[in-house]
Amino acid sequence: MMDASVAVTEQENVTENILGDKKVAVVFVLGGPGSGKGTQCSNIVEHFGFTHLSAGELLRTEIKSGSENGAMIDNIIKEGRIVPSEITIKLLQEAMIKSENDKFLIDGFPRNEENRAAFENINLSPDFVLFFDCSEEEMGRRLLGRNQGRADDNIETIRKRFGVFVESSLPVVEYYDSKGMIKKINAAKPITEVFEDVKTVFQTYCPKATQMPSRE
Ligand SMILES: Nc1ncnc2c1ncn2[C@@H]1O[C@H](COP(=O)(O)OP(=O)(O)OP(=O)(O)O)[C@@H](O)[C@H]1O
Ligand SMILES: Nc1ccn([C@@H]2O[C@H](COP(=O)(O)O)[C@@H](O)[C@H]2O)c(=O)n1
Ligand SMILES: [Mg+2]
Repeated sequence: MMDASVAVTEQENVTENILGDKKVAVVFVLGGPGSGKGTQCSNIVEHFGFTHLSAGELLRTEIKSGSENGAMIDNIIKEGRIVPSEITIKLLQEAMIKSENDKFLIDGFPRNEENRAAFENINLSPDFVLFFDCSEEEMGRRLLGRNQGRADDNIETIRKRFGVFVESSLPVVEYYDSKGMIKKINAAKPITEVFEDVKTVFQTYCPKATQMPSRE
């Protein structure tokens, strides 16, 4: 597998996101369980031409593939804990290299400080970080109504996931906030209204090249 490497433009001293043989743009999509990350990522893909990589979905696919790590990942997800970063980063890196696209929404990653450091260690960094802000009460209602057969959509695991979010994931959001990289979205509104705010962020912060022609 090809390694990510950093290319520093000599004249400008700018660090670029180089992965294999392409320059990539990355947007992290963070928020509590049930805040609507996956829902909004589908809309962003359609309007802005990104490829959506959900860390949770990649891990669930790994379980189904019969991988040697499958049982361990399955247990961790059922307990609402975080899978060791080397597993998740490898899945994300492989998916980005395999893709023909060069712009990625990375949903549900980094979930803790170890995840964040793992991404930094492959010499990639996000252009910005979308953060979906929503109350636990509303997120819990959404998760219990999701009905997608997920092993972690039960009240016991949901409580644990909320705990992990506060303990481990919010500090990562605070880290990016301290760097001025967070674009905070009020995710408690209806889906279409949330997307209006998301659209404004992408129209404002994405390079022109990453915007698709409007189909409206
Ligand atoms: N703004 C919204 N208002 C009401 N329901 C929503 C909203 N956004 C998403 N939902 C619904 O809430 C549920 C959870 O949404 P989604 O799967 O997008 O969340 P998520 O942040 O990806 O959660 P997870 O971290 O568990 O993967 C889904 O059933 C979705 O249809
Ligand atoms: N960086 C990550 C992301 C997810 N997980 C595990 O998967 C579960 C489901 O994730 P969703 O984003 O689909 O909600 C999550 O609760 C974790 O157990 C992870 O370990 N690391
Ligand atoms: Mg999701």
